[in-house]
Amino acid sequence: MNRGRTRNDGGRYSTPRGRGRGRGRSPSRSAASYSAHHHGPAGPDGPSSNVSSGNNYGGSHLEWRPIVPAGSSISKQFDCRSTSKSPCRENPSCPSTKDEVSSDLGKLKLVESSPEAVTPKMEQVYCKSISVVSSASAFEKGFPSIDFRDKDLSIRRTQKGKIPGAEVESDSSLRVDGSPALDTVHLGNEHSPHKKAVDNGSSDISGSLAVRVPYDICLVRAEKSVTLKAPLLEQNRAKRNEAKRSIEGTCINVLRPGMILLKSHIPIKDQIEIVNKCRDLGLSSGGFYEPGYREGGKLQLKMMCLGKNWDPERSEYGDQRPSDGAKPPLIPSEFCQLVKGAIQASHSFLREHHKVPIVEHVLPTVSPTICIVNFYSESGRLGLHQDKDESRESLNKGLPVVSLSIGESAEFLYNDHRDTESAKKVKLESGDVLIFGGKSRHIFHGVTAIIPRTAPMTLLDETHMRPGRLNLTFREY
Ligand SMILES: O=C(O)CCC(=O)C(=O)O
Ligand SMILES: [Fe+2]
Repeated sequence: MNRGRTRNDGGRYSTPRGRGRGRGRSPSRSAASYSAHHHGPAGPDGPSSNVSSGNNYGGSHLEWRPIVPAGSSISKQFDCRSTSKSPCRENPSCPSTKDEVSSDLGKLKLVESSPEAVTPKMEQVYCKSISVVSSASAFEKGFPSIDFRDKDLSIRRTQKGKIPGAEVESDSSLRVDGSPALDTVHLGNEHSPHKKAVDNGSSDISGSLAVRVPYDICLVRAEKSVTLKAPLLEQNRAKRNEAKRSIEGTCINVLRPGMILLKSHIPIKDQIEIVNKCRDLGLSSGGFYEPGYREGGKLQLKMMCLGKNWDPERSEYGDQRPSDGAKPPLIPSEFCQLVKGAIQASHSFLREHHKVPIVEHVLPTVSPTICIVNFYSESGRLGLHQDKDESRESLNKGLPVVSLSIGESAEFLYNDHRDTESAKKVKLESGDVLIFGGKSRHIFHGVTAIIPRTAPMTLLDETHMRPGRLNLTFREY
């Protein structure tokens, strides 16, 4: 699957800042194409609160981006030193030891500073160990506890909380990691020496201050919390959608040679299992993250790779995620069974209804070694691209991409060319499987919109999935 980037298609598929690696590849799904329709760097979940803004400074940086309810209180405690032994001398506004800064976000506490890491020349402040805890009373379980000592990072995930009687969820995305492309936290204010250290590209600080917090695709109810039901109108709409789908039942459409859409192919109980499995994997090492650029642009979805890692920066596969070295989790065998079943169903359909004598010539069989899981929030998008970073052999054989959709519906575009105007459009609903292989393996495709409030009610009730869409694409390398 090369999702490399080259052309700026009227700006729609250009990188956020006109960036591109310019490796001379044809346009394909890439960081560039992911960024189509970006609404700025806030990412798929829209604007989020920042303790301090997270610019990129060529190296890693730290930014805390929890989304928390108004009214909760939080404090930051800093224990910082400079070589002059006069804390934060350069910047009086930097909180000194045990200085508490109230904000409405959470509690960030540096429990250990590292004098040996201080570079005398720069009089910077380094912190080797940090611990982050929540102080918001209504959110005692709402933030992760993070313990980071000398690259020995352990993250204890704690439950997210809900304010009883309110429909507000806590969330957080605090990350400790050396990756420049990640959201991180500045420990201090914009002018603090912490930031300056990063500005100066210190390698000591990069890799010692970033915190990665897993992204949870489901909303977790805290004990004793009260969950307000969706408005009746919404419930009815979701129920109608579900009923309609079950009346229509499964059906198979050949959209073009090698491109097959299996409507409502995945039973709801399997959809629930997929969400739960993806959620568990997504919270573990190698789980969901927000792919982005070194320069700071964000892609409009959360992504997790199974089997092999796909790197949007380089448009290539690898065994590790470059940003944090995480190894992609294995593809669960149940997922592979689903893919097999969908190919078999397509083959039977082609034999029976299209009288195709050798169905593998139209739609080759695939044994997936890669699964890319995308979670689109309601503002998520994916620009037109080709999947062509897989091996030459796989691409030449036309081994299909098998795509499962779960949650809210999506407007899916496909075309022979990279042109949205003339592209055909199809709605992908929860439980649908779309396969494109053989002569359709190289189609340009993308997601132009997520249609809000279209997820099946049962799925939402059983999983508490966030508003959005989960998409899994399986490929054989
Ligand atoms: O979300 C979708 O339906 C398409 C995803 C896709 O094209 C990809 O991951 O390469
Ligand atoms: Fe794709």
